[in-house]
Amino acid sequence: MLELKNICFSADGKQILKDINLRIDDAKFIVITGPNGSGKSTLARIISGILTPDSGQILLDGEDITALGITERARKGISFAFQQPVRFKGVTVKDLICLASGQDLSTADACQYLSEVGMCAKDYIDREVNASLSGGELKRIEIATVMARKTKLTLFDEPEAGIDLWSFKNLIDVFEKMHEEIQGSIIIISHQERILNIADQVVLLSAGEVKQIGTKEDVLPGLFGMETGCRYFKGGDE
Ligand SMILES: Nc1ncnc2c1ncn2[C@@H]1O[C@H](COP(=O)(O)OP(=O)(O)OP(=O)(O)O)[C@@H](O)[C@H]1O
Repeated sequence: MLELKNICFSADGKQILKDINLRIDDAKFIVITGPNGSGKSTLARIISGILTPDSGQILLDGEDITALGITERARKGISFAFQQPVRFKGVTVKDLICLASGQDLSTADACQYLSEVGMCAKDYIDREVNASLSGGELKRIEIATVMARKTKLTLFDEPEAGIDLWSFKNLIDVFEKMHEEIQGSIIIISHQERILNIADQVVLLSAGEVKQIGTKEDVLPGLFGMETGCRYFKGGDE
């Protein structure tokens, strides 16, 4: 179980997260949503250890991990799917998947992860992870490596960005399968209703605060009725 207690975070004199309290039980599928700029990515970076909160506590199964960095948190079972995989010269797609799984996988086993994200595995498995891969391909490889890690908590920040509609349908299947198989928690930052549809719980952030936690049915009406805070959007001439 992951617990966030009274998390506050500021940057450049601006308070971005205000007193966030959140409990994520094991084996839950959580989607964090909210308007642009509400603090979702910042919160994901705080959970993964890329950013350290100014105050508050993060507990993983009761252990205080607030001061731990991204590598130590990864060792404790928190995976963060970056927008794209980390690239090293000469490292192939298969190397990345083996590294993530912590095993010397057979080509067939490594290919399985690529197939699950809708890639024709034999065309990609021996390719170097470099700029010759398209943005969508890199993104899917990153998702495949995160799946291979099988950690107890996996975080995805807008996994749908740069993924075409056909692959998006696959992605939803991948998340559902991952949820079933790993029995870990999955936290997804997303604006996509189809991802919200498969969540056990939706967390609505607004202006750096948790506005609501509930089912999609509870939370969505509030999201669409939300003030943007921008007068131009309200059709004003002010
Ligand atoms: N290092 C920083 N310095 C100043 N402001 C920042 C910094 N990082 C984030 N912000 C601001 O904090 C707010 C929250 O940013 P964040 O990226 O967490 O939002 P988000 O909810 O993920 O947005 P989006 O839906 O657009 O991806 C934004 O107004 C952003 O401009």
